[in-house]
Amino acid sequence: MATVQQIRHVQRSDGPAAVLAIGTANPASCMLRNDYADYYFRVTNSEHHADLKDKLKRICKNSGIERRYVHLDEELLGAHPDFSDRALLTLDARIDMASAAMPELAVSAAARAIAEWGRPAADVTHLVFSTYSGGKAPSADLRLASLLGLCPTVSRTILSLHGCSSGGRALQLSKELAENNRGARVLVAYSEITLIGFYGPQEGRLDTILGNGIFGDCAGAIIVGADPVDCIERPLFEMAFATQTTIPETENEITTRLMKGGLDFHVSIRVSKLLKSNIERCLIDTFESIGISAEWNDLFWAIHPGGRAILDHVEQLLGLGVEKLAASRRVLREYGNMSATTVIFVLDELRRRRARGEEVAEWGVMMAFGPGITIETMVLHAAGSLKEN
Ligand SMILES: CCCCCCCCCCCCCCCCCC(=O)SCCNC(=O)CCNC(=O)[C@H](O)C(C)(C)COP(=O)(O)OP(=O)(O)OC[C@H]1O[C@@H](n2cnc3c(N)ncnc32)[C@H](O)[C@@H]1OP(=O)(O)O
Repeated sequence: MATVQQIRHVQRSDGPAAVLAIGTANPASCMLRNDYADYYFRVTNSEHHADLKDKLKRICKNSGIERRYVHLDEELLGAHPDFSDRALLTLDARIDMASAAMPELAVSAAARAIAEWGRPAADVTHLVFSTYSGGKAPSADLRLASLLGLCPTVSRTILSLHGCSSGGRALQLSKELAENNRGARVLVAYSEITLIGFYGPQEGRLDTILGNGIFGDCAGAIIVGADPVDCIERPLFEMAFATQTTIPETENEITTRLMKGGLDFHVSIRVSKLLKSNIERCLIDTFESIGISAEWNDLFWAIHPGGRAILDHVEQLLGLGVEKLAASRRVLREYGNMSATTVIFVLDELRRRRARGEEVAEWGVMMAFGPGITIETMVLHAAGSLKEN
């Protein structure tokens, strides 16, 4: 009879979990920075809120965002004008619409990741699905599994309402799954659709203005596994170590809550400064835990670009060279804040830069922030085969 220790030993992988492939997707409707305030106040019949329109214009101007993509375009909103009024009972309709749209978008991203991975979809053993846009079961993860042709035995987990920090949470979970289940291949899929929290402007609800200035829709997918199969699987980033930290007494600074009229969210004006005061301690603790002494400018950085001010503060605090956050800034500029999925786009951007021959450090850090305030940190090692992609 085998012992529990022996059984456990056999289940564990030999090597660390690694990102084996990345795919991304966005809806077709593109919103340009200079047009958005006019568009938003027109389609929500809110031209009388001139002060709020001016504030949205200021946020758009300073956001560092050029364009964003959305599912809820003018035509769809025309069929659901009640979405503009947060007092109306629209949660059911929003969940129905998001539940149909999320897997459709996620399947595009996942199909790209699976094609790059080079193995059949049926080889996926675990699915981790992350979103803030859901609210029912069975959920978008089951529909995604069916659209991709995953096996009925695939082990599914949903991460809901973690907001932007789920970019790190879902990846840490995939690392644990891959390293503790020999041969496991985890598909981590994200789908973020803002229609769940889209409202017209209202006095006293500045979060709505901020949200309309920075958020956008997308899907992302990553395949994670340990002990890559020779000649088929090519690791992009090895996942060396991951931590989660909560900043004490900040539970009211970033919040999300499902209400009868949709997702209510709040992002306090203090968020970027709170992150600035806590990020370096978090990084030092993380690197000390694994006995690495790191010079911040010797690393590559995949920081969640939650807002331009957050990137500015991190860059200034850590004394980073301007090129260090270039991938985060490009993703922010081209797509906006896409919640948890944004750091997946940043990893994709980093590997593209490296594949083009641009210098990317060997070791790096991914950081994501969300309700809590939660800071997710993962130390990554860029695997050697990047230039071949
Ligand atoms: C296309 C479709 C879109 C549809 C949208 C629908 C939305 C649904 C989305 C649901 C998503 C829910 C997910 C929640 C999870 C969040 C996790 C995170 O990323 S957490 C997110 C992490 N991200 C952040 O925390 C954003 C960090 N902040 C920034 O990056 C910048 O402050 C900035 C870009 C917003 C403005 O640039 P900056 O250089 O500062 O420029 P200025 O100094 O000139 O200020 C201009 C105006 O902005 C004001 N204002 C500022 N902040 C806030 C606020 N929080 N609150 C309110 N207002 C704010 C400020 O008071 C000023 O007003 P005024 O004096 O002119 O009247």
